[in-house]
Amino acid sequence: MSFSNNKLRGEVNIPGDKSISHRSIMLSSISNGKNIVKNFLSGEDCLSTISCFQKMGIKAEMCRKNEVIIQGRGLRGLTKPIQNLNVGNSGTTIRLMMGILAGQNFESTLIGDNSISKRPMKRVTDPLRLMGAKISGNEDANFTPITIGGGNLSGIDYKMPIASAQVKSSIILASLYANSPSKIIEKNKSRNHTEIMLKSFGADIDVNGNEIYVNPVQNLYSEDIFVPGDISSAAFFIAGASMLKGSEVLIKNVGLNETRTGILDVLKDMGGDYEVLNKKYVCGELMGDILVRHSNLNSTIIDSKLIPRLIDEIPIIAVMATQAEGTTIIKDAKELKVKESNRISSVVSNLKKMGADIEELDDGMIIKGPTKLRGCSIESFSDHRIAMAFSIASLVASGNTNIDNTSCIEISFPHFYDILKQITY
Ligand SMILES: O=C(O)C1=C[C@@H](OP(=O)(O)O)[C@@H](O)[C@H](O)C1
Ligand SMILES: C=C(OP(=O)(O)O)C(=O)O
Repeated sequence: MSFSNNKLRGEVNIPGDKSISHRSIMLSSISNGKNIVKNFLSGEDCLSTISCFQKMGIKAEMCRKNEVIIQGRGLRGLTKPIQNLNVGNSGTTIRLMMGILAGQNFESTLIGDNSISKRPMKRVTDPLRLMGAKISGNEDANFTPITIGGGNLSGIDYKMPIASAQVKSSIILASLYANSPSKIIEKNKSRNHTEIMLKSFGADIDVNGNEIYVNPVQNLYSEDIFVPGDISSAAFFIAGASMLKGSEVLIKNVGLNETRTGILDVLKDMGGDYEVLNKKYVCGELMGDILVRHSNLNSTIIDSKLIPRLIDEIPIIAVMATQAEGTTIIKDAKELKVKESNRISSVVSNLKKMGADIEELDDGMIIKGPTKLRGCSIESFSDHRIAMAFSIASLVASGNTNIDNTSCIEISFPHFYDILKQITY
């Protein structure tokens, strides 16, 4: 079913993975030696990570397009920043960096933008305090500004109360600095880029199902990194091509780590038409090309086990569900409320305005389809994923759609509109 005349056709290269780009800067900075990162995502969030590490004495320069050279200073070689560390809009930067700062011998203060100041940090500050870090901040260190003084950490045996790769990664990074081994148990498996990259940097880390074992180390080696394309960015074209009649898009060199491919599993369940081609491993991460064609979609049910594997794709999956036959249920996704915006209400309010049959739940949404979407004024809530999801929805809708503040797209996907224009017919 497709109610619009637009279609997506052609071949696209999407920018590097945001999660892996952040980690490449962080691990390179605390390694011993020079690292070259290729296909780095030059989006605002990852540039915030570079800027924070530069303030702690790290030399990181963008030499060619999307290529960064970083001179690591060792696990304990960062220097006390003169200014506050500003993470901008980036939850990944603040939460992972806290793990590293917990191991340094100096005190530093973390700040961010308006959205970051509303996002909960206790999920990270609680376990880091249990390890011995000295942390203060608004509402018992739940909100920025957060001041963290590190050193003298002990290992931790920690069962995670929420499924979050940011929390897991922060504890793993702090565990490198502890005086005893750590064990972290995940509720549901979340993205494992930290574990994969740390292993290639020579860390003593082992994974057994949902359990992660980290032994402290003295040094990390330097290691050049190639960053695969971001499946969370590819998701917009995957969904667009699936919904728009006559579409066929080849998305090249996309990261296919199975902790991130929930959207492909969902699309398969919805009757989507896609193939994965040219699979290969690069720097321990699986990547390949995704060829997607239009198909008549049916509804699906998404719950707890799948959620961490597609958390950032839920806004665009919800748009796709409006074009699918039947009732789609998305549940166990309360985490969406504490992203750059409350993504449950951002999606539901905007899709309602477009004419979708959608009901808001405390932990997700119920969408009945297919419905004809109509163009209208959309609020992005300065949230990049919402701005992009509704840019794709506007291609499916009749009439004109205006989206406010689309500049937030720079957070994760520079040149999104240029690429979209190239393949829209
Ligand atoms: O570790 C990461 O790189 C990320 C983990 C996820 O957050 P949570 O850990 O809060 O689920 C995700 O939403 C975010 O975009 C990136
Ligand atoms: C939630 C996101 O990022 P972060 O938590 O790093 O701000 C995202 O990119 O959708």
